[in-house]
Amino acid sequence: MLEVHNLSKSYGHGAGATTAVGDVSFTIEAGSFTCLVGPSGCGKTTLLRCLSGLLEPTSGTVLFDGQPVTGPPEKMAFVFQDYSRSLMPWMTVRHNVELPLRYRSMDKKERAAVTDEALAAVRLTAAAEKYPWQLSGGMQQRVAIARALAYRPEVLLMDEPFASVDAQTRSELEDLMLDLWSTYGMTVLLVTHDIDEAVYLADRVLALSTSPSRVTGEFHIDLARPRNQINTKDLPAFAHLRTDVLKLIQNSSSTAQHAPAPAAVAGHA
Ligand SMILES: Nc1ncnc2c1ncn2[C@@H]1O[C@H](COP(=O)(O)OP(=O)(O)OP(=O)(O)O)[C@@H](O)[C@H]1O
Repeated sequence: MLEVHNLSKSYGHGAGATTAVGDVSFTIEAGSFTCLVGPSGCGKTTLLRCLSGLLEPTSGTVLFDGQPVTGPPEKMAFVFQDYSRSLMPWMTVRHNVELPLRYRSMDKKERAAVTDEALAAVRLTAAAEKYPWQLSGGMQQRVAIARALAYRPEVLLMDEPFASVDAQTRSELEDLMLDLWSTYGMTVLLVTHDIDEAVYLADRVLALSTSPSRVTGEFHIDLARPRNQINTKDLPAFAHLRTDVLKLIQNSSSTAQHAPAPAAVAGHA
C-alpha cells in the first residue's frame, strides 16, 4: 500500500548541503503496524515528512496505493511529537478534533457524530468543551490522536508521538494506540528512538543507520497479541528482540563513523 523506492533527501545545495536520508527503500503492507527506529538525527522525521507528501524527496519515489505521493494524501493522517504546537489553544478540544473535517464534504451533524466517536475512542468525552491548555500533556496528545482518527485515515504516520510525556503516560498511550489500531484496522507507521516501544508495539521494526540513513535491518515481531506492558516485556523473546535491534543500531552507528553505511542485513524472524 505504501512503497518507498530509493528515497533520498538533502537539505541545501553545494558545499553546505546536508544529506539527511541516503537511499531508503521499503514497503508497508495495509493494516500493519511498523516502527521505524534509528539514532538521533538519522533522518526519521525527514523520511516521514517525505512519505506524507509534506516534503519533496531529492530523489526516489513514494507510492500510496500505486499512486505517486506529491502532497498529503487524503487517506493519510499525521500525529507529531509536539502536541502543544499542533493544537489550537483558542479552540476547545471538540473544535480542534473537528477542524480538519471542515474541509471534507460532511454536514454539521455528521461532523459532530464523527468527532464524538473519536473523542470517545481516546476516552476524552468529558473534556470535549475544555481548552488544550487545561489538559495534561498526555490528554493533549490524545486530542491530537482523536483529530487524526476523526479523519478516518487508512494510514496513520506518527512522529515520536509519546516522546514528550512521562513514562507512565507513555505506557498508557502505547496501549491506547494498540487498542485503536485493532479497532480501526488502519496502517500505522510510527517513528521512535525507543527500541522497547518499537518492539512492544510493532509487528515489524525497520532499523535505520546514522545519517545519511539507509535501512540496515528488518525485524518481524511475532510476540502474541493482545500485548501487555508487564507480561509481554517479561518474555525472553521480547528481551532477545530488543537486544538484536539495539546491537544492529549500535553497530551501524559505530561502523558509519569509519566506513560507508552497511548493506541491509537479515533480521530476527
Ligand atoms: N530544514 C532543515 N534544514 C537543514 N537541515 C535539516 C533540516 N531538517 C533536518 N535537517 C538535518 O537533517 C538531519 C536529519 O534530521 P531529522 O530531524 O530528520 O532526524 P531525526 O532522526 O528525526 O532526529 P531526532 O531523532 O533527533 O528527532 C539532521 O542532520 C538535521 O540537522
